[in-house]
Amino acid sequence: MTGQPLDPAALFKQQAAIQAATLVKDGMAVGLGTGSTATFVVAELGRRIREEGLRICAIPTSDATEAQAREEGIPLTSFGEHPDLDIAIDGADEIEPGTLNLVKGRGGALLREKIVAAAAKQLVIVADASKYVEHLGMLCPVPVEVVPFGWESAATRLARLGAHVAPRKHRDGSFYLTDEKNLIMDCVFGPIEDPDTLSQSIYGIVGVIEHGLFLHMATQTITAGPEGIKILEPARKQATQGAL
Ligand SMILES: O=C(CO)[C@H](O)[C@H](O)COP(=O)(O)O
Repeated sequence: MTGQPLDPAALFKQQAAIQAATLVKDGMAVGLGTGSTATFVVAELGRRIREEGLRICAIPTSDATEAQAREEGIPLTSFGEHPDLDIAIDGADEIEPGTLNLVKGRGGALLREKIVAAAAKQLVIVADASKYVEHLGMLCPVPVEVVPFGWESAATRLARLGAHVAPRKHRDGSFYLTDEKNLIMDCVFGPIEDPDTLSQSIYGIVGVIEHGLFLHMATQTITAGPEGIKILEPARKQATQGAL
């Protein structure tokens, strides 16, 4: 990507993205995330394809990422060809450092992102260091994707779980629609003490397609900030590695 000089937050995102892109090797099937940080990953993979002859194929998590991947000349594939992906690299809105549990979906791509994440052997999260939180829910609402039919009923049930619920809208007041043509309910729960139980409760609401709690999925986070690049893996994994 060329043009304007990057502001510090964007520079950190780019640093994390470039570091994560080094994990992508010849022959890999790669999940491409969505959002401003994932954009840098897609750009770096495009550069490596052009300049280093990297050979990969990829599945994008949104129409926007698909358009960028095509511009960058990244060959695209399908789950028919690759039901399992070697790696997915994506951004996040919140990261709990101890567990690497995440909130994702501020960009509205959470459904495809979770499908891609679930299919990937490694889910690497890239972000600037501002995304760390003590508890999920502290910085951002948890987005919940619901089918348009009966959304008010699903919204009421989400509120009964303790959330302040707002259907996501455009500035002109029209409903935001995901790439899958569903609605997003932005749910402010405040700090979430037990995300696993909350996840199950949300899945129990008829009409809910997916939510933005990505639990026990990330295998690594790569963040960049004023103190440099930080790489984390889930605590249990680190302990196992240390014991070997
Ligand atoms: O989940 C996402 C989109 O649905 C993004 O990955 C998340 O919102 C982070 O975005 P950014 O890198 O722009 O901060």
